[in-house]
Amino acid sequence: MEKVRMCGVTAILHSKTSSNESLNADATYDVYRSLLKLQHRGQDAAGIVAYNSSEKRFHSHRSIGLVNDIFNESNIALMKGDMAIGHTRYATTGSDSLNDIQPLLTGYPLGLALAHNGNIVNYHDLAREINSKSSAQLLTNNDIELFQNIWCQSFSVCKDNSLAALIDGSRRIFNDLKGAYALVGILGERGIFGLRDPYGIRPLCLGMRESDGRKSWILCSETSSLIQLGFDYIRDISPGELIFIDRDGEIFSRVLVDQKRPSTCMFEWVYFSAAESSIENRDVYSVRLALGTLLANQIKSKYGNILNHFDIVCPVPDTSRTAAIALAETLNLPYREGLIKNRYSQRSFILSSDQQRQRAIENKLTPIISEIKDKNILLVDDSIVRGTTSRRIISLLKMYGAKSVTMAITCPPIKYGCFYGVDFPDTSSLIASNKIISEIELEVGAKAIEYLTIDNLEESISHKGICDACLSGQYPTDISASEEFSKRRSELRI
Ligand SMILES: O=P(O)(O)OC[C@H]1O[C@H](OP(=O)(O)OP(=O)(O)O)[C@H](O)[C@@H]1O
Ligand SMILES: NC(=O)CC[C@H](N)C(=O)O
Ligand code: SF4
Ligand SMILES: [Mg+2]
Repeated sequence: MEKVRMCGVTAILHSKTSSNESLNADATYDVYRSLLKLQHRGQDAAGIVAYNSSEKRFHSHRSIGLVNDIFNESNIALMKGDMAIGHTRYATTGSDSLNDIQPLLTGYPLGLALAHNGNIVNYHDLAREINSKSSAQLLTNNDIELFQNIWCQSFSVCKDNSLAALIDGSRRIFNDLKGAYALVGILGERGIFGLRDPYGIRPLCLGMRESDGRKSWILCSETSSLIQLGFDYIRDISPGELIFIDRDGEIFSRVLVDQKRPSTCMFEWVYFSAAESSIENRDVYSVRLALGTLLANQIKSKYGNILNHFDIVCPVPDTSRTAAIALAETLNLPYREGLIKNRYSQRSFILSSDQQRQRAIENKLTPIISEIKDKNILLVDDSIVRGTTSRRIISLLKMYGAKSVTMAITCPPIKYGCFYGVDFPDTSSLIASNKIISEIELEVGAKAIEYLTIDNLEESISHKGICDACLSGQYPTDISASEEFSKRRSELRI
């Protein structure tokens, strides 16, 4: 499939001690380590901005590529800070060029660094409005600059009270920006902060670590970073919440909008997030096991005696592996790895052109012929988006002697575009958008496809409110600007 696009964000603050030794603790190195754990969320580019309180200055390094290609011990050592934020990017607005990489940094009216995961559907309307004024000019094509623009206006008005400015800007953001955002920032000299959109579409959690009487705080897309860095999970940031942590480690937090129905992206559990993460207190691994079990129950009731139909259960590496284990256990079928993934290859869904995605899949998976030859395979994948992966894998399995391939998919058919930080705004690119299941089976070459039902998806995730707009067409936010967004996005992409 074309790779799904997403981003990862993180912010870390090492608070001052009574002797003001905060600079001995290096937030930059911690952010780098956190970004390594968020690499799967974005492979286009990465960046870190740090603030060094004793030097009273920002350091910034951003580039195209993977975290480990961009950062090393020596360039990290040159940008030591007691506060730092970082970003791994999958572009959904703007280009893949250097100019559009996050975090974004400005020095006036107050030092401000920002990074977000998400997407603003009415970006083009707002960008036109800003560019038509004589007082401002956008310098990037990235929606993060809209946040910067709004907060800079608030800071220039409430000069002496940065918290009041932060609150004022957040309220304007909630009002004017339509879409999804889990955002982190640094306010030079003052502290770090986080903001989550009113529906909580993209995840953001808070963690704390205490050593030698000094508290360190982290705001991050996924809890896997917290585990890796030895932070305790405190809580998720609420939808519509602004959280600010000052240099003494004191927290101010407030939900600034009326309660809406939470709409956390169901795809975080199904595909995006790392298996070791927990999103909104629901373990991704446990959810994926539940997805596999409930899908197996659907298959049981449809096929009766399973052994008459299937010889093995085989996952499409990597993400579907967890669900495939539970599915095989429930059906009492052998679990076999019929396809091996090249450990050096990236996630293919998040690449930006059909050709790139196609090639990536060709180079990524190799069959184990002895395991698939003459077998009736129940092939498990987490999702079919464009169908690129399924088409390619089924033909590969058949080429090497598989007798039949039936697909079991732990996500219901994806029929509608996403404008919330996953890069498939164009409905027509989705294989299920205008086809019934028998047509999809024919197109990908599967004997049959069993999709998980929406009810079973909801039961597996068991969360108070999920976004399932790409399945149901019911979007939590205003998407009246989506047509222009989708058109402009496809013009930009190869
Ligand atoms: O129908 P498509 O458009 O091909 O997209 C769906 C595929 O893309 C993703 O895999 P990916 O290779 O991105 O990552 P993974 O290794 O984590 O499974 C997903 O897990 C599916 O396998
Ligand atoms: N996938 C994302 O969250 C992307 C964030 C932002 N819209 C960008 O393009 O950089
Ligand atoms: S539309 Fe789909 S992929 Fe996008 S946020 Fe909602 S559930 Fe997630
Ligand atoms: Mg996959």
